[in-house]
Amino acid sequence: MTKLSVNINKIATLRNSRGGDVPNVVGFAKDAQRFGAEGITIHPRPDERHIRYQDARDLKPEVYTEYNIEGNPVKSFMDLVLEVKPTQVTLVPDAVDAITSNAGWDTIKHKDFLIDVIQEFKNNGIRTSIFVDPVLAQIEGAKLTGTDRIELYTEAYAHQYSLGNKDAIKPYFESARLANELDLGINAGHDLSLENIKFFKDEIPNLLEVSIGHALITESLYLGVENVIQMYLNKLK
Ligand SMILES: CC(=O)[C@@H](O)[C@H](O)COP(=O)(O)O
Ligand SMILES: NCC(=O)COP(=O)(O)O
Repeated sequence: MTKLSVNINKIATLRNSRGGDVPNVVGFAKDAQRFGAEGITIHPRPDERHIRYQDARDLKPEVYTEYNIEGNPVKSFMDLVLEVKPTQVTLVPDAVDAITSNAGWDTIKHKDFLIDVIQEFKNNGIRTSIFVDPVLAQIEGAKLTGTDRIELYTEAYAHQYSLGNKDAIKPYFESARLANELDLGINAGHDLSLENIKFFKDEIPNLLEVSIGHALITESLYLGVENVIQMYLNKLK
């Protein structure tokens, strides 16, 4: 059974674009859970361009499924996560100016740093996951950090799948097999969509959780727009 964690960054992007509180981020998270989401993911970035640190606090009492906070463990992020105490923290090595996450950790180079950070979160009862590329040496390195889980960075898979190259699943399958041998839990995310999720889920053994945001919100717009236009037309009759 693979859990679906809905990433609500894009809801905050939309809200921030008008400066008010529509759509309401907490309300959206509550509805997403009511509609079956098994987790809520946020990725507060240091510039707070979408999710704000205050959103992370406001969501805490309302997320009764799994609460996953992603980000680069700079001091302000660590303080926030230790205050909010979500179910899981996913560590992502993204630069402040990155448009979106664009690489996994070098778990070998940053081993000592990751060991310290992961230990601190685990001491506070927060499950840890680290964002990694599907590279066997990086999976072995992840194991040495003490993390509970890895999150496989799926951008390359998603891109290749859209071009018809299903072989792109191979490094993910090999990485998952090794992670299973090493007793590391497996999450995955980035650019997963209705188009590519089924094949990925079917090919990856023991996939515990996927976090999906960009495509899920885009698909929701397309799948909902006909209905909403009809509702407006009815009001205008
Ligand atoms: C960690 C990851 O893969 C990201 O997809 C991320 O959480 C999305 O962040 P943005 O919404 O800022 O692109
Ligand atoms: N960890 C990945 C995530 O939360 C969502 O990524 P995306 O679907 O917005 O690319």
